[in-house]
Amino acid sequence: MIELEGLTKYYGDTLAVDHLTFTVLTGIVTGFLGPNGAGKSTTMRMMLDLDNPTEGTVRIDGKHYRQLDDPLTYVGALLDAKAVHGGRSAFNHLLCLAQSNGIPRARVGEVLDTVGLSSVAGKRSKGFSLGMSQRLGIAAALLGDPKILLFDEPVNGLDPEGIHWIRNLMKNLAAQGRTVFVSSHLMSEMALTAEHLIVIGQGRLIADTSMADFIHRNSRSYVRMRSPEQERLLDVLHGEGIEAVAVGNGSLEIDGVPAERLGGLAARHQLVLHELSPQQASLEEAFMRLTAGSVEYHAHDGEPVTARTGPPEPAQGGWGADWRKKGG
Ligand SMILES: Nc1ncnc2c1ncn2[C@@H]1O[C@H](COP(=O)(O)OP(=O)(O)OP(=O)(O)O)[C@@H](O)[C@H]1O
Repeated sequence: MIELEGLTKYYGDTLAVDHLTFTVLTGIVTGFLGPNGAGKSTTMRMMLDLDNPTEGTVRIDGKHYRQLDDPLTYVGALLDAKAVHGGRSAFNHLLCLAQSNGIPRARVGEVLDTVGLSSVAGKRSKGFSLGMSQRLGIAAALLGDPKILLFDEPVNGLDPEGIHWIRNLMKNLAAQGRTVFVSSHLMSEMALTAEHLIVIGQGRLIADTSMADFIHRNSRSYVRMRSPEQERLLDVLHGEGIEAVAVGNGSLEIDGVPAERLGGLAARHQLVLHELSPQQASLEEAFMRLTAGSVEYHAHDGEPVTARTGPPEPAQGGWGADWRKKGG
């Protein structure tokens, strides 16, 4: 497992990572989420000893990265897909890595096959699309058959088939008992991939939670009803002790009551309905609310403006509890 303790990084006056303490467990995919500029890449670079922490430590199975024997066979990482020698073919790029790390040549063909690049193995990587470069970066991460894998925004540039593929790859790697730590700024993507979530904003830990718990807290199910006789519908609902919230465009939102019961009620009172639909609130919205105070840039009248307005509030266990305020 990977353990971070008080990990902190300043770049000049910029505090990129602010006393991060968390543990990444083995055998599951852990999603590392945060808005742009939250400090995800900086944290991952420090995990790999590519950047020195200003304070704090990272331990990999109890050791510092530089104390690992044959690090490529211990930790595989994809940080920047375009950081390859463009003049080399995909095969030669991987072969150089293999040879300098004591990894058998046969492994190169295997990983090229795994990532679906065998047919372009002899082509120079400078001609690769971003999606192909991501696949090459993933091949390099897998080369040493490592127990721990770090992926920084691996779905960037991938088409839907590629996204589906990498999702399954990460889950399979975790199911084989490996530690898989993957960063993203897309909650919806992580919801389909990760079992555990670490959320940061402005370098600080905002949440460390299982995905199931996050979904449980934030997936609000409700029913939307719309009727040309809204007043009468409200009277009927209130008469049954059902609370409804008017959300504009003539719609009502009702929590905790099945659509079947609401439809039956409307029928019994001969109410015309234009809509009766079960709804699921999006996890992306919950994530945006959670990190709202910590996004580095907000769109404002079409102009990006710096909006670092103090630290985000730590999660108090009831994130998203304010959803009702949204619609009134
Ligand atoms: N080498 C550097 N020199 C100076 N500032 C840096 C450097 N690297 C990162 N930063 C700053 O540190 C902060 C965190 O950046 P980082 O790239 O780690 O965030 P991120 O969460 O990975 O963002 P993104 O999702 O946009 O990649 C940002 O304010 C960034 O501008």
